[in-house]
Amino acid sequence: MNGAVPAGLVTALAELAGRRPLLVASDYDGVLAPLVGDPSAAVPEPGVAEALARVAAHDGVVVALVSGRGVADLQTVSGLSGPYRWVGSHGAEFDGPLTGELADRRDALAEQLAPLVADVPGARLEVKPASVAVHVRQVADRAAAAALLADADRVADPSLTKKPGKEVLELAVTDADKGSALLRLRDELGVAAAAYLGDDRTDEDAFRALPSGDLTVKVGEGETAADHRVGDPAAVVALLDTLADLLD
Ligand SMILES: O=P(O)(O)OC[C@H]1O[C@H](O[C@H]2O[C@H](CO)[C@@H](O)[C@H](O)[C@H]2O)[C@H](O)[C@@H](O)[C@@H]1O
Repeated sequence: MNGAVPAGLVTALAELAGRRPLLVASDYDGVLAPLVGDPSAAVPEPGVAEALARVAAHDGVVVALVSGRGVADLQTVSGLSGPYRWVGSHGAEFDGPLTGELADRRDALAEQLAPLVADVPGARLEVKPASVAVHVRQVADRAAAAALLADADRVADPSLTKKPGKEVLELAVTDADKGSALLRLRDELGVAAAAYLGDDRTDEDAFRALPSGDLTVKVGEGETAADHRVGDPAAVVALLDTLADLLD
């Protein structure tokens, strides 16, 4: 067993490993990949691809990647491939790419936000399948970063869903959330138990939604509804390797 995994968590993983069918689901940014300034450069922590493959190789175990990113973007950026379920856009992309119906609203929103973002050096606009994200991680002037996020928040009309995250405010044209997505996946697969790993505010929806008896793990600092915590993506690799050992 790896020392990066707290003893209480190893005990919980051992209990989980005995249950089938089992869903092992994870967020991507900040969990399987360290956070970086450029969203298109967020590659997996070394060992992630191998550890996920080991877990997914077991009978009755399904691995799901549940991200705020669009599925196509997630697959490209991560380079991950395997027999995984892919749930993107915070759960709005569940069974495949979204239809074009939402694109007009999203594009109008992007047009509205673009001049605000262009005025702040280092800010970045990310247009996704069902949302537009205003990123401020690389804005050196922290007061300007906070003001931009407040301006973007003001632009949002009540039909949009606000998704604040790490150095980002995302405005979504659907009301999908990771909690509903996890419950749907859980139900569809008819699992006996599920595990979910996440690091950000949008992951709290999943931590709160999953029934007791499931395993929830917060990655990093901050308040959480999760039952367990590990420090960073390197510790997530250790966790997944520990689970794979227990499943063997
Ligand atoms: O649900 P996730 O898989 O965690 O995706 C959440 C958002 O992740 C990305 O933004 C975050 O990671 C970036 C790369 O490390 C970082 O620059 C940014 O500050 C973070 O907020 C992604 O760009 C978003 O689309 C996702 O919604």
